[in-house]
Amino acid sequence: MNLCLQNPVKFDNHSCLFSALKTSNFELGSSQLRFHGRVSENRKPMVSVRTVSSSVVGTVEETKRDEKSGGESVYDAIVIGSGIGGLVAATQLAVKEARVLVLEKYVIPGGSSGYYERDGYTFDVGSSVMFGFSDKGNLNLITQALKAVGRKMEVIPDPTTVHFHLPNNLSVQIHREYDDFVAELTSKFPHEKEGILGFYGDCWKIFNSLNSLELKSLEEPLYLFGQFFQKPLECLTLAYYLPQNAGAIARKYIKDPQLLSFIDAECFIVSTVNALQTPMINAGMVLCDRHYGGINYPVGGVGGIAKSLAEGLVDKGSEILYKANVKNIILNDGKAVGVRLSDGREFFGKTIISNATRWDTFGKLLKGEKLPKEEENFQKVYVKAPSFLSVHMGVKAEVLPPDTDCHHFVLEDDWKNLEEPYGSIFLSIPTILDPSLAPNGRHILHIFTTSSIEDWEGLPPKEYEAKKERVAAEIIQRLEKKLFPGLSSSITFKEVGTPKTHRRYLARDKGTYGPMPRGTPKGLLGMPFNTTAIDGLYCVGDSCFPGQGVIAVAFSGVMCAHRVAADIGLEKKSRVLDVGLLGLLGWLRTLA
Ligand SMILES: NC(=O)c1ccc[n+]([C@@H]2O[C@H](COP(=O)([O-])OP(=O)(O)OC[C@H]3O[C@@H](n4cnc5c(N)ncnc54)[C@H](O)[C@@H]3O)[C@@H](O)[C@H]2O)c1
Ligand SMILES: CC(C)=CCC/C(C)=C/C=C/C(C)=C/C=C/C(C)=C/C=C/C=C(C)/C=C/C=C(C)/C=C/C=C(\C)CCC=C(C)C
Repeated sequence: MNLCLQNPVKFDNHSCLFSALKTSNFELGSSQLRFHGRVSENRKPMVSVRTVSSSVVGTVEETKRDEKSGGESVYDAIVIGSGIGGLVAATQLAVKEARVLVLEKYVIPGGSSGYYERDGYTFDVGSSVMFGFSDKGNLNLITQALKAVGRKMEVIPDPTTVHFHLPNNLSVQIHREYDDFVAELTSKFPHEKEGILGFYGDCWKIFNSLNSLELKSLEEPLYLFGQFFQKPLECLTLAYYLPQNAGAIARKYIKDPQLLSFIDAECFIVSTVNALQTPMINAGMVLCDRHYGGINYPVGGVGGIAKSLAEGLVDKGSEILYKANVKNIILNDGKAVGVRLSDGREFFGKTIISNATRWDTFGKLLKGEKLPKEEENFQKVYVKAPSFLSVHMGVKAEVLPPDTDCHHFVLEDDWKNLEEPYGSIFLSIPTILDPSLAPNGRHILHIFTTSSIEDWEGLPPKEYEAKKERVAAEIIQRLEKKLFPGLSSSITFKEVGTPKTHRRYLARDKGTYGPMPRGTPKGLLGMPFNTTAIDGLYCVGDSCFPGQGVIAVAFSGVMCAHRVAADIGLEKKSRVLDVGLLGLLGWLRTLA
């Protein structure tokens, strides 16, 4: 979603690419520009299939890295897509001195965590709620990912994670200080004080255990067993909660149906499903990190994170190529050895990491190949969550009352509408924290609500445009009624994106927000990690453990890089233990 969002025709022409590259916040490093030119000229495979397939796995002792092979460049890893998951995997490998090539279909990095600029506004494409961005503990994975490549972003602490506006006029602000939050929630549900402390107390047990570990690949036995040895209690705590969901645990402590519905809303904003379907580990992570490290917004917008990672990647000697649309993953004897772009160019590497969703990876990039049993199982347990209708607006500043919070979640009348399409409304106003994102006297409103692509397909262009306007106007009126009188007449800029927009610009099947469980999952037990049934092919991003969320995909990137590094000889590994652990994890997933 960039300058070309509204005018797809422009996407492929140079004026669009040029304007995107020229945007004041986005300057490609000179090495990137050099690289772009070189690859355009060099349309030959970077390394032969033969060279690659002969040196894929081994231990540190056994395998020497192929620095150069007969004068040809050798990639240790090719990453398809530069979402945060792909970029974290790529940069973590690059700092281990792997040679990485990232191929991004779009003109800038970031995917759902990208940005676009219009009329003096800088809009975040996706969420503006940033977990893992503090300077404390082990779980600040965004801060750590940037630091690994020598980058640090200035952040602005958000005093209120979210302001909930719920049925029966229940209004709850999630204060940064845990005690303030508990005091606020207890003031609304005094009879449930014990229950509140019990449920959130369990969340803290999980968070504190996670925070005590060094986070690396749970698919790498030397690391995993090492952690069990060093932190047995913490690991057993996590193993205990791994197959459990937040809703079931909440019900152990809480009886009030309205408070349980509030816990559903708490979970819904991070998982797009209710608490009974939300893994307890994920709930523990986000419901505590917001108080521990706090929610922090990067100065200049969320897009700066991906930009910084991409620059850091290039600094470390690896490469990123834009407008590089991967059409196929190339297999040789059943092993992933390279990729083919839509313009016919081919690149080869020791390992291929896909940051496309698992549905896109196996349904499109490996079209024609038999779907592996593991992926069949994944698709049995998880379905694509709906996409979003999003409205990016510029408004006159005076329409917002003083002390308006940055993030809001609105569900007006009936708890039953929580998971319905268009039922609830997410609203971010990042200019509350960083006014530099909008012209003087203006604010940004980023409004989004769940919507399925089926609702938008098959419409003639005029009807499609009219429907966009109509549905957006209804959502804006709801916000006008609930929060900001006069909102409609204060709009100075408006752009509406539908699930089709998400599909087109984020390359996500049906524009999906990510995976969601088909029924009641066994917590995180059924969620696949990074290895796949195809030798040499790894997945990263939100259709891998632990799922949706920028910090979640950052963790997936860290795990993926560790597993790949072990497989290409940059980290220790044990073949025997690998077989045992990967077999065990595969079996555990079948229980979900
Ligand atoms: N709030 C929102 O609107 C919203 C929407 C969707 C996802 N999200 C969140 O964003 C995060 C997703 O992060 P992620 O790392 O999994 O991925 P991502 O979807 O953000 O990024 C994937 C990147 O891969 C690129 N890509 C996909 N297929 C490609 C191909 N064939 N060739 C080249 N490039 C290709 C895309 O252009 C994109 O840049 C999650 O946190 C998710 O929950 C937010
Ligand atoms: C492996 C086995 C069998 C046993 C080992 C036991 C063991 C050691 C387990 C270890 C597990 C670990 C390390 C798990 C780690 C889990 C982590 C790091 C989970 C992180 C989850 C993060 C999530 C779910 C973040 C979600 C954030 C989201 C989706 C935020 C979204 C925000 C919005 C959509 C915006 C809301 C917006 C408004 C405006 C309200």
